[in-house]
Amino acid sequence: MQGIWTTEHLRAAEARLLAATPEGALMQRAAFGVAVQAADLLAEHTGHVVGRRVALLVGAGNNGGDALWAGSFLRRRGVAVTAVLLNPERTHAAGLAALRRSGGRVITPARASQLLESVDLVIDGIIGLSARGALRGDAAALVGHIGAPVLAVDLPSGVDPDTGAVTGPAITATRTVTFGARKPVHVLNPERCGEVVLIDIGLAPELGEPDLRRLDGVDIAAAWPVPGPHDNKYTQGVTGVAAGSATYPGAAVLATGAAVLATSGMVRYAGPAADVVRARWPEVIATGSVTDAGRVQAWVVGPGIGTGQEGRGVLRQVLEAGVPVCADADATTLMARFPEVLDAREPGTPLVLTPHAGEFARLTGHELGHDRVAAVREAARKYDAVVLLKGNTTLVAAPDGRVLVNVAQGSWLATAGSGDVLSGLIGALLAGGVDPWLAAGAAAGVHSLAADLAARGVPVSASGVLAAIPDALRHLRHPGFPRP
Ligand SMILES: NC(=O)C1=CN([C@@H]2O[C@H](COP(=O)(O)OP(=O)(O)OC[C@H]3O[C@@H](n4cnc5c(N)ncnc54)[C@H](OP(=O)(O)O)[C@@H]3O)[C@@H](O)[C@H]2O)[C@@H](O)CC1
Ligand SMILES: Nc1ncnc2c1ncn2[C@@H]1O[C@H](COP(=O)(O)OP(=O)(O)O)[C@@H](O)[C@H]1O
Ligand SMILES: [K+]
Repeated sequence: MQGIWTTEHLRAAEARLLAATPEGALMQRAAFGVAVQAADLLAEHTGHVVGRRVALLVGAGNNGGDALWAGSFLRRRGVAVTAVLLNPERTHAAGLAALRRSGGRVITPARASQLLESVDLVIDGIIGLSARGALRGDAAALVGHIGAPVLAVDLPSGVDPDTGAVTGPAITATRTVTFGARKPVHVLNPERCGEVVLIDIGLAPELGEPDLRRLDGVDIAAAWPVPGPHDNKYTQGVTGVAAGSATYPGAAVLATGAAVLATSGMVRYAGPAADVVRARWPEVIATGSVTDAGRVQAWVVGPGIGTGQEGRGVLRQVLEAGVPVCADADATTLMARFPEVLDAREPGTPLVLTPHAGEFARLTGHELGHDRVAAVREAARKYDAVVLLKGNTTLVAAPDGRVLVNVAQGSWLATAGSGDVLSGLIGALLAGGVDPWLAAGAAAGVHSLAADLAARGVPVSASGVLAAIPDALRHLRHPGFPRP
């Protein structure tokens, strides 16, 4: 599992490390990492390092210091380096001296626009951990002149370190080099960061509990239930799916199918699309209503059930069942319309809510602001539920404040019906007894991996994502096969 720390917690950890390290040592470790990545990007984009031209955008603090030291290291590799000092009076003195000693040039922002249009690489050392708001002044004006790949130092300047929010001019990086620990911006706004490279500066022993977590493939593989020699179809947990309608049977087919493919064991379907589900998934025990469904160890409820009285009745029945529930799509809207339906839930019974941004706003009564993490944490606490907030970066909050992050590699999941597939995956894991927070996070990981495997660079339907679930699981259980 990867940890991610907010600036507040990093500051404290860095202060402890700084106190125990010779002056300047941390910055040199960081800057050396920047220089290595800069040389790598130059080679990748131009085929050479020696003789290539690099511009440093240098702000008022240590982020600029990192860039200046990196520039001095790049000089030793034969790179032509020019620093643009955005705040000359507050430029990092030792870094500037190092760059000058190495033969680097220094210019003012007024002369920088042409330089930025003609260099081979720009190193963004404008602001790092102390960033507040979008870029201002000269930095804001220069961003539009950048024509080369950008290597961001610690984070792309102008993007909020803790929320990833962009409220005005900001850097879009090709690659970001960060130090000691990943920061929220790296997972909350991957689009602005590009590829993120983490440099070890010795911070690990100083870091406490992470603020956000990201599951690795091995974590997902370890959490995913697989049958043992003494298992049978019942012992692994039976998943119930209450989804779809006669007019819209697709949601039922997709959610049920995902549950069928996610785990071994058994899946029951309850609802008006029983015939269609049976025809598509003959292994499913399909009935017309939740009352007739028989026993299950978890329910998936919501996709396609409608937002009227009928849907409300189904949701109530499922919540009354006393087993873990994944409530998706229409179930979320029903909870917003008829909040009293939640009274049917036995306190303490696991509940996973899976809203997209619109459903989240409907459920909580307010739009998602810039701080998605704070919003999803608050909702998880309020509903005493695991809340999975969908998007390119999916957040999964537990009522105790823990947050998992899943960053999709591509955006192929932005297709109708893909959410139904996710709810089926979560339901199957809940039925298998997986902790609800981990279940939602692991399901999100398999879901996005299945999309990448199915798409391979071209659009894919929700049915395609569904069909790739076995490949995704195979990939996680036997890394390297098949390749995404
Ligand atoms: N500590 C460590 O262990 C290590 C730290 N390291 C490095 O230090 C970095 C943190 O450095 P830092 O704290 O000196 O501040 P930094 O982020 O450079 O900001 C500089 C100034 O920018 C300004 N500013 C703010 N917002 C702005 C805006 N929107 N637009 C324009 N300007 C804005 C603001 O000044 P103000 O506006 O308050 O006058 C602020 O003081 C960290 O990210 C990493 O790279 C590494 O060397 C490894 C070891
Ligand atoms: N741009 C995107 N990049 C990656 N994943 C996305 C993107 N947009 C949506 N998704 C994912 O696709 C799924 C869509 O679910 P949902 O909005 O419920 O769609 P539907 O109701 O059509 O099934 C979610 O898992 C969400 O995280
Ligand atoms: K930066």
